[in-house]
Amino acid sequence: MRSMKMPTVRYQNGDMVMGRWPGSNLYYEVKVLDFDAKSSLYTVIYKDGTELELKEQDMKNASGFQTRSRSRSRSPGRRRSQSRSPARTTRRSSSRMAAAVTTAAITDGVTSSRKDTRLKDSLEIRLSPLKSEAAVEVGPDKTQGRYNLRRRKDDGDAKPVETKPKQLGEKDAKLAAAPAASLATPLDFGGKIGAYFWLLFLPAWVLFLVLQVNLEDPSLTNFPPPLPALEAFWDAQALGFVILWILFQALLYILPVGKLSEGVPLRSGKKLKYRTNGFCAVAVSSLAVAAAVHQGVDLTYIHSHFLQLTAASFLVAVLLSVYLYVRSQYAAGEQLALGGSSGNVAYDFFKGHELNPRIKEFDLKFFCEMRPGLIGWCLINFAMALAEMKQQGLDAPSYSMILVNLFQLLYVVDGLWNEEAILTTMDLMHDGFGFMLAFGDLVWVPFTYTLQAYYLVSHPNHLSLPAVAAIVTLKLVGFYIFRKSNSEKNAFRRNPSDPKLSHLQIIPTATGKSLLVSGWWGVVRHPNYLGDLLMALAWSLPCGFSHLLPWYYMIYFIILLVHRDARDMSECRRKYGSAWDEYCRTVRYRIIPRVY
Ligand SMILES: NC(=O)C1=CN([C@@H]2O[C@H](COP(=O)(O)OP(=O)(O)OC[C@H]3O[C@@H](n4cnc5c(N)ncnc54)[C@H](OP(=O)(O)O)[C@@H]3O)[C@@H](O)[C@H]2O)C=CC1
Ligand SMILES: CC(C)CCC[C@@H](C)[C@H]1CC=C2C3=C(CC[C@@]21C)[C@@]1(C)CC[C@H](O)C(C)(C)[C@@H]1CC3
Repeated sequence: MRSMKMPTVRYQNGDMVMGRWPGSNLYYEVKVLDFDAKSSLYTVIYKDGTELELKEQDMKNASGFQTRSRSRSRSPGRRRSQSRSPARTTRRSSSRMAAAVTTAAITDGVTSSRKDTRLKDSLEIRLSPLKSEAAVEVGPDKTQGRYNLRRRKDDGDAKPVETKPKQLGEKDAKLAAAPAASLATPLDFGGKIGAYFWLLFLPAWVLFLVLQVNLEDPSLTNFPPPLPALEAFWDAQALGFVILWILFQALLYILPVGKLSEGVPLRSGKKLKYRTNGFCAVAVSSLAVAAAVHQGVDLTYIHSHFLQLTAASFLVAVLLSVYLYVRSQYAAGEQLALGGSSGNVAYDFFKGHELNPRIKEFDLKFFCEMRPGLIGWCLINFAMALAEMKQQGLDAPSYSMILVNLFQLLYVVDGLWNEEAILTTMDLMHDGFGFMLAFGDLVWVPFTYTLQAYYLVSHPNHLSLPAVAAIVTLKLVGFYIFRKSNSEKNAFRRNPSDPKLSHLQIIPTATGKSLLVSGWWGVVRHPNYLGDLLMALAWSLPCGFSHLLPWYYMIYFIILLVHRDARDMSECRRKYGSAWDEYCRTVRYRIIPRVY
């Protein structure tokens, strides 16, 4: 029953009231569009056009706010840039700010370092996503540490409100009681129809790759590869091995060794704890594999039963996805992912409905993303090196195989060594756990990321030493960019006042979180993707140019990262509003400087 105007409803359609900006203590003027009696949520529209559903407790009468005018900074620099940038800044005294923003002063596109900022007598704050002419204060308390935001001159009259900046870090996380559905993000991956497509296409694509790489001549001219009989997919022993491997990894995961790391605050404000003992898991797994080989276990079984192992893992991924979907139906609103709450079964099943499904302390998403598939990737690569030696009659693996093995091992071990950093990635923070990630983690990663090693088993590619040196250099450059940029963002998100990062410039946002705008994140908007792509190039080069197949990862990865970047852009635009626009104006390129 929508749009009911009942006397008990506090605000009426068309009322102008103050609405809390999600994830912050800031209130802006909003217009009430609708009220849903069933969910008790108001649909409101902010001045920047953002439409959200808010609870009554996140709305206040405009009369409860005290409005104050502020003098404007009139430096020539500002005036100049004001004509360029729609955002404005406000000026305030450093004493008032001392307890507040420990961070940046930004003068319309020109950001100054946080160190400098603290020394200045006056300070300027980047405007929030929304705009108001007059700054207003809320509540009776006008103590130190509050700050005002002022409207963008040319944009309407929403009134952002003072808040206690010290509280921003914690309180912004408490997205009040807004249920997931009230903030559901737009559908991606082609929406509901797209979900059906991906559910069919992704397994079919893996099947194609696995069959194609097995061909003597895996050229595209030999497409499609012959489809084996149905029985060829099933092997109970292969399923047994897959289950054993997952259980073994689960055992290593629950061992009470290694650090207990905290995730980023959830919408409820709660922080989950994760056992980040991934490096220990890969070390113990290596010892176990070495012991097995020493005992005469023939790992080339993995090469000869690749199809059956893939099918078994697929079965596990499907069963896991069904379990995840069913349990998500019983999860509380605050446990749901914003992106997987469309109400459409296929879409939510694919995208993932529950954000952090856990069985007691066992976090299923974290475990699947970081353990069986990722460590399994290295195991399969190693098995391919043994299979190459066997098939080609070699005493040692070829240079190409060694490079592919070492490069990808470095990538995985680095990911596990820095396991805590995964907690600030999109998958862990925003994406629900459903088919996409379950399949991605358990099938896609181990059985398609190993394609280069698989290819090399029967398609040797000789590399000269200078070629080896050039490829190693490329890998190291990519790795350096990848690691440094990921660590920089992770360290900043964990502790924005980390003295080691004090030289970095930032753009504060209305949510209380800031955006790095110098250092790696000032070069391009996704420096980590740039490093990752350079590494991907270094993984394909050892396979030569005879076939497209070993270049598959590179092509897929470009598509994946371009899409991920677009997804992240719209998510950040939604979260940070005009602060994000300002970031994009300052850092113009997405992944490759001056190119893209
Ligand atoms: N090998 C593979 O198959 C894949 C590898 N990867 C790699 O995983 C890593 C993680 O990637 P992914 O999770 O996609 O994305 P990111 O690690 O880049 O995380 C994006 C988030 O970082 C925050 N952020 C963005 N810009 C800034 C900024 N200027 N300052 C501070 N924070 C910022 C935002 O979150 P918020 O503001 O909410 O903190 C944003 O949502 C990457 O290195 C990527 O290359 C990713 C996918 C697949
Ligand atoms: C099936 C779909 C088309 C795509 C699924 C995508 C997933 C395979 C990837 C999404 C993000 C990932 C990350 C890693 C592996 C691939 C998936 C799961 C990662 C764990 C690899 C190791 C890195 O060091 C990392 C930074 C920890 C990666 C994080 C993202």
